[in-house]
Amino acid sequence: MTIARTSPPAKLNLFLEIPARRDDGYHEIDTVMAAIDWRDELEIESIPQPRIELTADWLPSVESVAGELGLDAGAGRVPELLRIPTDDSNLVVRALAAFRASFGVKTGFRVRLGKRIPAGAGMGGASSDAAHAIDCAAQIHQFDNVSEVLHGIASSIGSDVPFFLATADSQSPMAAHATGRGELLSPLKTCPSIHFVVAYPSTSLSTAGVYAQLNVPQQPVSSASFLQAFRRGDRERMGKAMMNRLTEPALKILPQLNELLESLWQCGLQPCQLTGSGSACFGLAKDAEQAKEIVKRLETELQPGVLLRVAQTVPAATPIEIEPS
Ligand SMILES: C[C@@](CO)(OP(=O)(O)O)[C@H](O)COP(=O)(O)OP(=O)(O)OC[C@H]1O[C@@H](n2ccc(N)nc2=O)[C@H](O)[C@@H]1O
Ligand SMILES: Nc1ncnc2c1ncn2[C@@H]1O[C@H](COP(=O)(O)OP(=O)(O)O)[C@@H](O)[C@H]1O
Repeated sequence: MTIARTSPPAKLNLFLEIPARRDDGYHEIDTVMAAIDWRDELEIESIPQPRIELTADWLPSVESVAGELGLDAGAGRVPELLRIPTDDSNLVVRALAAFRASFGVKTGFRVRLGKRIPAGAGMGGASSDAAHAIDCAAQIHQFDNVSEVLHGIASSIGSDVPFFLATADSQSPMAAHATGRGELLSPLKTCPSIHFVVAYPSTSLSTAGVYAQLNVPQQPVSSASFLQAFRRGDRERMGKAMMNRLTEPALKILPQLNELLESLWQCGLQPCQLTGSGSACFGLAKDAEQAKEIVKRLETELQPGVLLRVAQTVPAATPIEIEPS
């Protein structure tokens, strides 16, 4: 049976304002998201049985990721923080189930998920896996012109999923301005090459929990200045206009994040902020060299306990490799 392989990227919210609370339990958001080259690995195989099987493992190994985070992964034990659900609470399983139902597909899928993107970090790992899974499934079944149905499935799975579907699908750079609850997308035609240092502090935050702590601003800040600077590739003005309205509510739940932000700032990463609802923080580096040097310095200061990576915006969609049966 056919196999599809791809590498779902994480995202950073470079700008995130929340203009209003809605009556349906969601918030209106005004955000600029960029995909970054911190990626999971996804392999999807079509199988004759009418079910979805999923296995998930950390890359390069659970011991190595646990070691960086200062967690014990001895004797085959997976620390709580690194447990990835393999039942229908995994967004990949939910998305593929919705795919089968929407298209009346009788056969099933076997999924192998290689995780690198921390969960509950505000980096959208699960959403990206889900979006890429349905894109792979459409390619396996050779369904053409189905982007509207896929978009419908994506937004039913989560507000951030359509962004990753757009990045899976398109030839344009992988950044977008998102509004509504996150599902209304205007892809950005240019995306400057930006280097970041991203830091995940070995604690996850629940998106719903952080939104619940938010006080919606009386005078929301518009994304217009940030978007203008982003389109021009003006790093300095971009830096001045970056913001994340969810920082304050996330800090109410996890005040220690302030120390991590302070450490990034002290190394010369300016500005630095949370991505999405956290818990990962990132700072804008001047270039790849500065980002690498700062990661090296922070590794000695902060590890074990914090996952640190240099990340970069990605210029084009990740190809899906199809291996015919
Ligand atoms: C905060 C953001 C910023 O990009 O990212 P993450 O931190 O999750 O990565 C997103 O808005 C998260 O999107 P996503 O993670 O897909 O959220 P969903 O599964 O749709 O919703 C989870 C819960 O978050 C809250 N929620 C989510 C989106 C939104 N626009 N308003 C909300 O209030 C709701 O309480 C909802 O029940
Ligand atoms: N494919 C997946 N990979 C990782 N976590 C997943 C996946 N599917 C569901 N989850 C669950 O989703 C939650 C967070 O999802 P994720 O998208 O990584 O976080 P965030 O919303 O912070 O971007 C975690 O609690 C995790 O258990």
